[in-house]
Amino acid sequence: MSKTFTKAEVASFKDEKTGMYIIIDNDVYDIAPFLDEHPGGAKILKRMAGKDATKSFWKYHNDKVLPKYGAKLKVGTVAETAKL
Ligand code: HEM
Repeated sequence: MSKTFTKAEVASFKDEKTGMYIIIDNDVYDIAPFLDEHPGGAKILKRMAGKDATKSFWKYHNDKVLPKYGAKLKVGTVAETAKL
């Protein structure tokens, strides 16, 4: 089963050592191990750390990127609504 995160939890992971999380389409990815591999560079990725990167992701990538790299970087999904 996949782990669920609130947006606030995702926002707390923005460090290369503890995990650097971004959201794309409600899925959560740890980009820390991918920083050096990213063809678009580490800098632009780091800028999105802890954030919802859906808009910028789809601006720069086609639909082949996530099937290829997504599975090994995915750590979970965003909870639909925050638990009250
Ligand atoms: C899980 C997250 C991500 C993965 C797996 C990923 C993967 C990739 C891959 C495979 C490419 C090369 C694409 C190609 O040659 O067609 C690329 C390029 C690029 N990516 Fe990402 N990326 C991610 C997140 C992001 C984010 C969040 C941003 C922006 C904030 C970004 C910005 C870019 C840019 C600017 C390029 C270069 C485009 C170009 O030179 O034409 N990426 N990325």
